[in-house]
Amino acid sequence: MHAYYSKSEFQAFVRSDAARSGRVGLVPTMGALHEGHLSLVRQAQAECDLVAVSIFVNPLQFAAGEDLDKYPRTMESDFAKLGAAGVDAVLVPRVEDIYPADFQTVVSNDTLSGILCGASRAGHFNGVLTVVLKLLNIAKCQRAYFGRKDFQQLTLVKRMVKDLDVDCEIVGCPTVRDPSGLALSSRNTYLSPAERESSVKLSRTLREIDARVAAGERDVARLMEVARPLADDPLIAPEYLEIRSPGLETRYEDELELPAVALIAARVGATRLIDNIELAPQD
Ligand SMILES: Nc1ncnc2c1ncn2[C@@H]1O[C@H](COP(=O)(O)OP(=O)(O)OP(=O)(O)O)[C@@H](O)[C@H]1O
Ligand SMILES: CC(C)(CO)[C@@H](O)C(=O)[O-]
Ligand code: BAL
Repeated sequence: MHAYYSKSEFQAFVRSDAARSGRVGLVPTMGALHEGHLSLVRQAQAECDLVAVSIFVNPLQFAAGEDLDKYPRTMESDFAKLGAAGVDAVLVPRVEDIYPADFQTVVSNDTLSGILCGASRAGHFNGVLTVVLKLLNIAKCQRAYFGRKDFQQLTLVKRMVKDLDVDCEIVGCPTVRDPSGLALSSRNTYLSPAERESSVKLSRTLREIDARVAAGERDVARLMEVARPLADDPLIAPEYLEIRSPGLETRYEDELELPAVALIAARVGATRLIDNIELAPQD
């Protein structure tokens, strides 16, 4: 595995004959790697000839007052995990390399970036889209891998690639969970033992919605009743629970149509967690 600490060295690598002779897959991350990230790597390895992982804590996607400074940075163990996984290249650029002093242009989506997580994270998704487009261009990859855990992010990235004719296939990978059902996330390391116990209620709520939909329930108000244990938990401050169409454009308020997706965000203690479940059409 080769580590590249500058954009230009990495670009020379991806333009080399070795890289150009096969399909390049990119897994963009912010580091603090866990099994969720490694599942993306494995899917990329199964489908591509060469797999690169980027580790970049993108300042542009952190709103004022968010955890940019304390975001977990675990470079040594990240490298060990990627080396053991057999990744070909790692890009770890410096902030000035990605955003030089004269940087001006950003990507924005005014339709989907203000809803759900975007409502409380001003500028977040435009920061994500901007860095993702840069990374796709830098890596010249044919495929890029994203987790379905960050469903809104995946939807926005797919939208950007379609709208801007970016020549890269975006692949959404299943959410990896711990045995309790909690979706793995780098920010889980912030949780105290009691908070971790409470955080299981997010995935439990989603599974209960899925079970009720599978049993034939279509009334959104009745489905929302399953969120009561969240509101009753003093460690949890719910932010949103919504059921939307798969492209996120339509929010179902009365009766839902399938397929759909239920999305949840809550603060557990000081830690903001998200999760979702895709509600499949019934046979
Ligand atoms: N549990 C998971 N299962 C599958 N993919 C995941 C999981 N967690 C993160 N990913 C994906 O890994 C990629 C990098 O995510 P990121 O580095 O932000 O990790 P994260 O665990 O989501 O961190 P955070 O706590 O900041 O949300 C994203 O495409 C994200 O969707
Ligand atoms: C896609 C991403 C790497 C862009 O910074 C980030 O939002 C993430 O880790 O999900
Ligand atoms: N996993 C999404 C990155 C973020 O929360 O900033």
